Amino acid sequence: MVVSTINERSFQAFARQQGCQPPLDLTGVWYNRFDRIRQILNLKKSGKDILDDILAADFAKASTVQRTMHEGSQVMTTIEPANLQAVLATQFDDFATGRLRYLQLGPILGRSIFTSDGAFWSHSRALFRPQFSRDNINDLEATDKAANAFVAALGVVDAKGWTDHVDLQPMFFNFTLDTASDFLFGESLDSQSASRTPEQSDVHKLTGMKDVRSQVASKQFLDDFEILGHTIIMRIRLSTLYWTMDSFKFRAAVKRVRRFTEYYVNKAVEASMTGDVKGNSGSLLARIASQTQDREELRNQTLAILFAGRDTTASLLGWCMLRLSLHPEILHKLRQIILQDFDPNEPITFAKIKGCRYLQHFLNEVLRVHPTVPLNGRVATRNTTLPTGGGADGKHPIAVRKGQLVGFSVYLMQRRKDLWGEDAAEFKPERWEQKVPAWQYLPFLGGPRICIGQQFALTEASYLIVRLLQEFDQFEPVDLAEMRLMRKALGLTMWPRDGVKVRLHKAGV
Ligand code: HEM
Repeated sequence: MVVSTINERSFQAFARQQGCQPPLDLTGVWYNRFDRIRQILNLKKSGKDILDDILAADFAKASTVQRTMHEGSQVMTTIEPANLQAVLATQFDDFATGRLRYLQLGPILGRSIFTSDGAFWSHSRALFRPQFSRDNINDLEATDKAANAFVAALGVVDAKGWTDHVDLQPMFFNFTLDTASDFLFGESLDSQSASRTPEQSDVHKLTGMKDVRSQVASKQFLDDFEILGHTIIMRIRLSTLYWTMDSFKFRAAVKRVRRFTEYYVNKAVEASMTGDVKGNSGSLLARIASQTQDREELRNQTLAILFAGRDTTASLLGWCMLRLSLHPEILHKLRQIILQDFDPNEPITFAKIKGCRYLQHFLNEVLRVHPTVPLNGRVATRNTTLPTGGGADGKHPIAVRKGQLVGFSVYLMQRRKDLWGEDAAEFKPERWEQKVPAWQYLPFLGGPRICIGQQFALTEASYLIVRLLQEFDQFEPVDLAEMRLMRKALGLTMWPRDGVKVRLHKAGV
C-alpha cells in the first residue's frame, strides 16, 4: 500500500514535469465497466463486431482515450499516428509485448521471436533476419507448385467456362500452409491436395507418426492448427484470466503439433551435425540449425513462424478476392495490366511483381481497409509519455504508467476520414498514386519489430493473384448481398467471416 502510494506520487510528479494531461476518460459510472464486458462476451450472439460496433464508438470524440477496467487497471487506446510511432519506434525501449503475451501463447510457442522481448527477442530477430533476405524469398518454385495445386483444386469448368461454386477462403489457408511449410521445412505439407482426398486421409490417420507426412494427409494437423488458433485468441481475449482456457483437447493438439515439428527439427539438427545438409539445405530450419542446435528453441521458433505466416497471408488473400468479386471494374483493370506485364509463358518473378504498380496499389488498399492484424498492444516498461492526445484539445503529451497497456487499432486508424479524406471508407486503389504519410498506414506495424515476413507475404499473395487473373476473367459471388456485408471473423487475424464463395469464369471459354 505504502509502495503503491509512493509510486503513484512519483508518477504524478513525472506527469507534471513532462507537461502531460490525461486523455479523454470513457470509464463512466461503475455500471459501464460491467456493461462493456457484457457487450464483448455477447459479440457472437449480438452479431456485432468489436471494431466497428464497440471500439469505433470510443474514438468518435478523440483519437486517444482511456478507461478503467472492471478489475481496476487503466487501459489506454490510441489511433494517433504520432503515438504509434512513439510506441513502435522512437520510444521502442519504453514498450514491450509483455509477459502476458508470453503466458497466453507460451503453451504453444514457448520462448520465440513472437513471445519475447529484450535480449532473447534481439537474438531471435538476428537469427531470422538473413532468412528473409531477398535471395531466400526470390525462390518462387514452392509458390508456383502451391499455385498450381490451387488452380487444380478449383476443378474443371463447365461448357460455358464456369467452375462450380467454391469457397476460396479455406483454400487460401491451405495455400499459405503449403508455402510456409515448404519455406520452413523444405517440403510442402501438400494440404491443398490432402483436403481433396479425405478417404485416403482416414486410412493414414491410423498410421500415427510412423510417417509424418501421413499425419498431414490425415487432416489431423489442420484440425489441430484450428484448435490452437481458436484457443490462442480466447486466451488473449480473456486477458489475465487466460489460464481458464485450457483443456485436454487443447493439450493433446499442442502435443501433436509439437511432435510433428520436432520430426523436422531432429532431421535438420542431425543433418547439420553430420554435415549432411543436402536435401533440405534450402529450408529455413536447416539454415538456422547450423547456428543453434537447441532443439526446443528450434521447435518454438519454427512454430512461431508457422503461426505468424499462415493465417495472416491467407486472410489477406481472402479480402483480395472478396474485393475483386465485389468490384468487377477493378478486376478488369487489374487483369488487363497483369496480362500486359506478365507473359504467361515466362516465370512470374519477384522483380516483375514489384514492378507492377497497380498490383501494389491494389494490395496496399486491401491492407488499408482490411488490415489482417487489426488490433494490437504494448505494455509500458517504465513510466513514460506518448507525444499527443492529452487534455481538452487532445494536443498535450500523455503520461503512461509502468505496466500500463497501450492498445492500438490500425484498422480504425486506416479508416480515419481526417487522415484519409471523406472517401476513406471507399475502396480505391488509385488513391495510392499519391504518397501517404508513413505512420498512418501500418498493416505490418513499423520500427524494429516490423513484420519480418512482409515481403514473403506480399510476394506469395501477388503470385497467386497473377496466376488466377491469367486464368480467370470473372469472379461471381454466390450471394452478392451477403458478400457486401463484408462481415469479419476475428481470431489472431481478421478474415472474411462468410468465406469467399464464388464461381470463377475461365478466360477465353
Ligand atoms: C499479410 C500478411 C502478414 C501481415 C499483415 C503480418 C503482420 C504482422 C504484424 C502486424 C506483426 C507485428 C506483431 C507484433 O509485434 O505485435 C508481425 C510480426 C511478425 N510476422 Fe508478420 N504478417 C504477415 C505475414 C507474415 C509471414 C508470411 C511471415 C513469415 C513467413 C511473418 C512473420 C512474422 C514474424 C516472425 C513476426 C514477429 C516479428 C518480431 O516480433 O520481431 N509474417 N506480422
